[in-house]
Amino acid sequence: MSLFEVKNLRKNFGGLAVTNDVSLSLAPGDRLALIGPNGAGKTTFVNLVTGHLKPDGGSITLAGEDITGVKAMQRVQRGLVRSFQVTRLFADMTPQEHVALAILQRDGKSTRMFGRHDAMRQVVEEVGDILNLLGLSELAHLKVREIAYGQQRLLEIALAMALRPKVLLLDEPAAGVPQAETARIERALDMLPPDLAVLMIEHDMDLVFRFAKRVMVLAAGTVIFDGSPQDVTQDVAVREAYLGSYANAGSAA
Ligand SMILES: Nc1ncnc2c1ncn2[C@@H]1O[C@H](COP(=O)(O)OP(=O)(O)OP(=O)(O)O)[C@@H](O)[C@H]1O
Repeated sequence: MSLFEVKNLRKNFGGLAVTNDVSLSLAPGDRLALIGPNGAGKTTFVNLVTGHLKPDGGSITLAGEDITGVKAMQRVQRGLVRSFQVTRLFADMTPQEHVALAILQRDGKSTRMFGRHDAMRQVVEEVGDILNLLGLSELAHLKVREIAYGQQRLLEIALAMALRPKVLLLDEPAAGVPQAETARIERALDMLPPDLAVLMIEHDMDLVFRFAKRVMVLAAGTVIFDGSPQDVTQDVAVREAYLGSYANAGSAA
């Protein structure tokens, strides 16, 4: 069953088709990596999916409903959730406080919460479960500024999980994370619920190979490969797309 379906999505900037008839579908439990050389259109695609950019054509369906014209916040409420950005975390707040706020916001309870002991206990329990899922329990009471960058990135995913996603978009979860810390991210990603559909954009190919069951490659706005991680490195068009981008980067340098 298709949970999430993108059909012939298009976005032009000026005369340039940055998203050129891109289609993909995700079923519950899918682990799909979207990769591509710099400037391929990955960020634009994510922004179209989340509702932060308006497409020029095509459609997006979530759980059978057309959400192409639905606002970004309502997409989140329906279960299409993107991991937060570290730049949006509060340096003086703890992981526990962040996750609690996300839960309260999800439930629309932020002003009615206090004084309701039961509800508060449920939130505290859920915060504990989510921090545990992402391997952050021991850091629950530290300030964000006191925890390592890789753990801040895990907190982004924890906040997304607090919103109860059906489809989780992970935007370069290992970007900027020192090599020594990426294993922690890999472990945490392994623990995500099996029925969650995950679309990951990532440059770190080790992480892609470890995590993804399927890989799609974008080049110049077009899907040039959709298949298994084993086959992607052998694909001639994929090799050419990456070599071309390295050659361009070399000549620009
Ligand atoms: N708002 C915009 N206006 C005009 N052109 C844009 C805009 N946003 C992106 N582009 C162009 O669209 C193309 C795709 O950009 P995008 O950022 O989506 O690629 P990307 O695959 O995410 O790249 P990277 O891996 O470097 O982040 C690039 O040529 C970029 O210059």
